[in-house]
Amino acid sequence: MNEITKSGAPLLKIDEATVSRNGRHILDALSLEIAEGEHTAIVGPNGSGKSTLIKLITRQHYALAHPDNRPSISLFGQDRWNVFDLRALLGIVSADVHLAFTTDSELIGYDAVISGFFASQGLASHHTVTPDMHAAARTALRWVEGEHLAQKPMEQMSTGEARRVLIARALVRDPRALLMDEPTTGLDLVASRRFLETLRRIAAQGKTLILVTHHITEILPEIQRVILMQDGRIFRDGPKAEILTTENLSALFGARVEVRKNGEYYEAEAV
Ligand SMILES: Nc1ncnc2c1ncn2[C@@H]1O[C@H](COP(=O)(O)OP(=O)(O)OP(=O)(O)O)[C@@H](O)[C@H]1O
Repeated sequence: MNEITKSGAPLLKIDEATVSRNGRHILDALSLEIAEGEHTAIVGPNGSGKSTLIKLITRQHYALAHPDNRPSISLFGQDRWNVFDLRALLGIVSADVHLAFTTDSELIGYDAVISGFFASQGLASHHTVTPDMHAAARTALRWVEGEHLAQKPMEQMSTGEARRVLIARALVRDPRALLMDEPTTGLDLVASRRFLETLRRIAAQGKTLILVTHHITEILPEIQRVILMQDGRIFRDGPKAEILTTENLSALFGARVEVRKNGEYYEAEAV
């Protein structure tokens, strides 16, 4: 157990968090608790507040203060974090991260992965890279089957290649959990399936996966809990088989959505 985390505390606890933008509550007194080991998918239509929730977790957005000063959000039992310490426990791959790294013409895959140790985008002259860090970077690239991308500039990578490198970067400090935003967006059919298999191996390794998405097909067999978001609130929350139904998804999207099981995965189609 890391000394800066509280033993037995939930991975994530959100307590009536309200995030307001331009006078509008885009997260509305949202409460949510996720335990370590509880692989979870958070699903919602466009505009339901998923990105805002991710930004609340990553400290890019802050919730309105509670009158009694209790924290709106805590991670691993702590409500105050610096980004550097938090990244050692919670790896994050979001659309923002993807965009920032793939527009950096100077950065090669290997340095992008190593920079995970410094919570920076690439390496600077004051960064000292130890042999252990090199070993961890090679291991992380192997995990995502991305060894061949080590010398390739991020700017020249396909979406799927860059996604693999960024997951390696998120994994390089051996975090306890991985938070991912629509991980297969932009990947072709085969790349998506191979990528999901990589995530399954990461889950099997004991890291908690939290997937935020509107793609039902991304919900891995290991994910047993599904949370549906609507208008900045939790709409449904529970075991996957109970939540991923035609009735719930149709109510969530406001149109008929048929849900089917396909092997260990789920599919949904608007009809
Ligand atoms: N700065 C802002 N000012 C006002 N409203 C905002 C602002 N940022 C986001 N919103 C609104 O908050 C709501 C939630 O946005 P958010 O980006 O979190 O949704 P989302 O579920 O991630 O959507 P998507 O699937 O399209 O990415 C949307 O209705 C959006 O228009």
